[in-house]
Amino acid sequence: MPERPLIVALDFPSISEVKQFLGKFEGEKLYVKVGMELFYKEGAPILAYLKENGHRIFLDLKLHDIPNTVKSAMRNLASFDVDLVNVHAAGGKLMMEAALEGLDEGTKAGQKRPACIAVTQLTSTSAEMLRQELLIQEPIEDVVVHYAKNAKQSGLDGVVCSTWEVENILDACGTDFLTVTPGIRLKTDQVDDQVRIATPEEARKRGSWGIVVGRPITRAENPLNAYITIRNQWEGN
Ligand SMILES: O=C(O)c1cc(=O)[nH]c(=O)n1[C@@H]1O[C@H](COP(=O)(O)O)[C@@H](O)[C@H]1O
Repeated sequence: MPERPLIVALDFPSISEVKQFLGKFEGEKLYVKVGMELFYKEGAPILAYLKENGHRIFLDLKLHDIPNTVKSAMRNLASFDVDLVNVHAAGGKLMMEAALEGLDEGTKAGQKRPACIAVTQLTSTSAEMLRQELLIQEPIEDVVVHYAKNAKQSGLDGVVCSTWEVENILDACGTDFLTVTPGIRLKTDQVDDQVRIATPEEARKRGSWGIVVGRPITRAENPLNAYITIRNQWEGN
């Protein structure tokens, strides 16, 4: 795993838009995220294509189901030889343990098991929504840290959270626990549907292990320039 990756969310409808987008990066090897939109359209061949081109892959399918189903699904995902996969921590500890069992079973001899992280609370969730829609009355910061502890106790490698929860998670779960933070925006960017946002600089200062950035790069007039600007802020250059 590279130290502190900038993960680019390939939230595109199909492989043709992906090829067009990656064509602007002059052969640079990226850490990319394949989510539901692209995977449900293209399936496993998109992963093979990205691997062949030297990119690292976060396969973001956010599994959330009964333990047995998640275990079997993870067994299959492990065979894709991606770097990182995820589940929803809300599925509970037994489900997270089952996810790891499935990954272990599906990882071929000589291959590395994909790291597995749990989404704590989506970065599109506000404190108010948590209370009023989801009927969770604890402060969102506490819920996120509690879910992170559950993930750690289940043996997972880390969590997805917002930048603002990273310090407390590292205190509770140890500094080698991975914290991947989406909801990254430059001060000049549109917020879109994100709520718990932060700049790349804030993410670096707070100690995020990795950041996930989609639209600020994919929808930029010049995606390569946007990528470089964000990477420089993230790396503190
Ligand atoms: O698991 C994720 O990657 C994820 C978790 C989360 O809490 N929030 C979140 O935005 N994401 C993903 O991160 C990406 C953020 O994209 P942008 O908002 O366009 O930067 C999307 O692909 C989301 O699916």
